[in-house]
Amino acid sequence: MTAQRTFRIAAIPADGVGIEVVAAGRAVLDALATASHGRFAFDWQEFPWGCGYHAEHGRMMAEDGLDQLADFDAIYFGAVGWPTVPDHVSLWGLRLRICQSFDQWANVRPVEFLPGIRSPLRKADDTDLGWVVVRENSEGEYAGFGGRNFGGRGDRGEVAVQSAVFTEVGCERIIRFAFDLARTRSRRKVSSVTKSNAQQYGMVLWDDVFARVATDYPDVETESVLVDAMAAKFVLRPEDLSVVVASNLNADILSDLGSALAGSLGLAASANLNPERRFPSMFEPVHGSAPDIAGQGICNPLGAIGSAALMLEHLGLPDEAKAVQHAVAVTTGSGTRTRDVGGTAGTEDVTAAVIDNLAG
Ligand SMILES: NC(=O)C1=CN([C@@H]2O[C@H](COP(=O)(O)OP(=O)(O)OC[C@H]3O[C@@H](n4cnc5c(N)ncnc54)[C@H](O)[C@@H]3O)[C@@H](O)[C@H]2O)C=CC1
Ligand SMILES: CC(=O)C(=O)O
Ligand SMILES: [K+]
Ligand SMILES: [Mn+2]
Repeated sequence: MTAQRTFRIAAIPADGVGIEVVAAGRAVLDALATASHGRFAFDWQEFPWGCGYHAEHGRMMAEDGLDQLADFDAIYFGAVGWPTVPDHVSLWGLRLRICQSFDQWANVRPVEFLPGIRSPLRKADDTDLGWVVVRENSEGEYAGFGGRNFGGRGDRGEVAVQSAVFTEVGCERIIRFAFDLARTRSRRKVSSVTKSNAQQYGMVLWDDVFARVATDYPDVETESVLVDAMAAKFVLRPEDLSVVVASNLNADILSDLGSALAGSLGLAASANLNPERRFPSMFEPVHGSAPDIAGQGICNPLGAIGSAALMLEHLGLPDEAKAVQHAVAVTTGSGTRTRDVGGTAGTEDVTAAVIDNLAG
């Protein structure tokens, strides 16, 4: 039977637990497609890129890898990094290369509190919590400008410069994205995060753009919070958050904090979006390759499965996205959990439970 809609998805499991969680997410998506009785299908192509590929080819992805990816409907990514390759080489050679080249400038990272999972926040027991970190994903601190070995300082006097780049266009597009997202939520609020007291150029530009764009959204509440204070606020007043927009580095850190507060890094989903859809967007769990637990069948697949749900939404299947999110909540609520969230189930047990709960 030929499906009415076939989505071409590039799978890049890459390294460590990335391999396990991408297999999990694919199994969930394939189960959905089977249950759709020909309404839609996924045509997967898996790419063997990552640190293993680097050992053989001296590079993280094929030379024409971006061309190979360009025509897919989406990219489903695991995690990159292994002790055999310096982390800055593996990250820049694969994830950042794809994000930058495909102008995936909006990285959406929901912080979701699931039933049956204990948050380290006592407040979470009796307060409804949930917010979205919107991360600027194309410039800022990860623009990649700088250098080492500025000489002339003598023995052990090496100097390195790592510059952050903030453009008005880059700030404006991510801030507008955050405001548009806030309008879709019950709490219409955007919290902007910088460190503009200490970083007086780029981050003051960000603050200025935020203040200007905010005037176009009088129906959306706003606040500007310095990143150190926002870290504290994540812990002490998270009920006051809805959409949190921040630069590349600050949002990277805050989103790990958010997923830890929700119970585990293994739970958090993310979408690297090219909102103009000129290039494929990429969906991946927030976590890395977790070498400490990789290959044991114990990692949490829910961040990757949640990322698959974000991909479904992007592909125009919002009901299926909701079905996956619901199945995840039923699974955690019924006690099938990996070790990082206090359970004893393996990766495949949790994945099978999610698939079972899809039908329910
Ligand atoms: N987007 C990506 O591909 C990312 C890649 N990395 C890379 O990953 C490697 C490891 O980095 P780390 O800083 O250790 O961060 P990590 O996110 O891989 O691990 C941090 C901690 O969280 C745990 N954890 C992560 N994912 C989990 C899961 N699915 N289930 C249960 N527990 C999980 C790990 O066991 C570890 O204790 C490095 O090479 C780093 O560069 C790190 C972050 C993102
Ligand atoms: C690199 C990294 O930590 C991230 O994208 O979350
Ligand atoms: K990842
Ligand atoms: Mn990170």
